[in-house]
Amino acid sequence: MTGYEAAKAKYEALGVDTDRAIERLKKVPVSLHCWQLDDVIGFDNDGGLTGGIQTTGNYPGRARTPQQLMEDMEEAMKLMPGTAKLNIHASYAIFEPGEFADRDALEPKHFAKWVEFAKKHHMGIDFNPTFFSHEKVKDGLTLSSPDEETRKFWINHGKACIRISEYFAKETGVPCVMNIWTGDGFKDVPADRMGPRLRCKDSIEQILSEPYDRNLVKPCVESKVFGIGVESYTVGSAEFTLSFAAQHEGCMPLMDNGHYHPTEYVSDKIPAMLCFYPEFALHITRGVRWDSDHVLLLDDETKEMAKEIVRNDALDRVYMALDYFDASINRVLALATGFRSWQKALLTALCTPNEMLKELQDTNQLGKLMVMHEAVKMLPIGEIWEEYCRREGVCDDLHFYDEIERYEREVLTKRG
Ligand SMILES: C[C@H](O)[C@H](O)[C@@H](O)C(=O)CO
Ligand SMILES: [Mn+2]
Repeated sequence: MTGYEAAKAKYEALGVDTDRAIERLKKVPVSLHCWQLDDVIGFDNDGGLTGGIQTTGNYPGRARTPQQLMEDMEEAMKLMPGTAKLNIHASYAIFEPGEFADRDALEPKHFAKWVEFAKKHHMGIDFNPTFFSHEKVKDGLTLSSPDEETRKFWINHGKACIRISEYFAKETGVPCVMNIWTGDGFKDVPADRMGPRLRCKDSIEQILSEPYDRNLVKPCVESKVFGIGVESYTVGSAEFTLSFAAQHEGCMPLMDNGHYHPTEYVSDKIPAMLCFYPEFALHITRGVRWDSDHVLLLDDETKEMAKEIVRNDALDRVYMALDYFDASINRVLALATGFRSWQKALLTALCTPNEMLKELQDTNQLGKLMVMHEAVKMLPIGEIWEEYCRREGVCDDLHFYDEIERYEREVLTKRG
């Protein structure tokens, strides 16, 4: 009997079919963020990353060209089991030599090479207007700016991104989730909290008034409680984005688990949202004390989030995207490690005897529930993970770093 067969039998005794779990997981799309590979810099500006987020570290080998970024993503994907969807920002537009279009004038053709890449790897594409790292962010504000010219510029950027999102969906045959996040806010106590929110509401409404096919483009709004330099107030707070999505059919909320007070848990918000929203989106990250965007690991909250999606049968209702960026370690390793961690969390959730545990809760057998929760933690999930990796043709955890080292030696260290 192989290790997998022995492990499978243990799960079977609890009513869990591990083969079925593996088959299900293979088909769950998870959005893979290109911005881990170049420290969220992009190709359309040379001013560096600004606007409420920051990367730290200077590990050698950062992707500096579209070719390098795609090469690194291909390398990361070789190390990842499961189905990845490409997630790009507008700042990753690819221009021909001598060509340039500002953010309000971006066109589908500036993303044709991304479509080519996605088709080559049978991936859908998700998209994000980039409301940061740009000279037209005025006094830290974009969609909520009191300066009408500034606000118009960013509204037009949003509209351009709707058109590009629809192009992605048509080309790939997969709906495109288009996420609106701005770092708009104030460092210190504002004199007017409502005015910026009313302007932002109007701006997003104008963006969404751009004609598009709702089956192809899935807009969403991402909240955040604070950012670097906007510690006192953010326009796009949780209440603002949730209310906006509730009132605008077809617009989803997006919860990033780094964007709440450290004592709030997105795992607890997921089932609450499922009671009201047919669909919503997640950014999955790891905050260390704050929105630090460390590489996702298989920690308790990561597992708990996956569990809430799986046990509520919501894998088709929650759009899952990764969002972290660490510049202090090998970036290919960072991208692939986070993806693998989320796969492990989903696999663990799919191999949990959820029905049996729920029954214990519903029949008030709470002591037994506690004991069974602890027993489930000791099940041999590592064997199931290894089998999943084997079936997907990717290396197990113990051989993962060997390939990272080879790529670093042969490719990353040779970059100028
Ligand atoms: C680059 C992303 O869009 C960005 O991380 C945003 O989603 C966010 O989470 C900002 O903190
Ligand atoms: Mn995010």
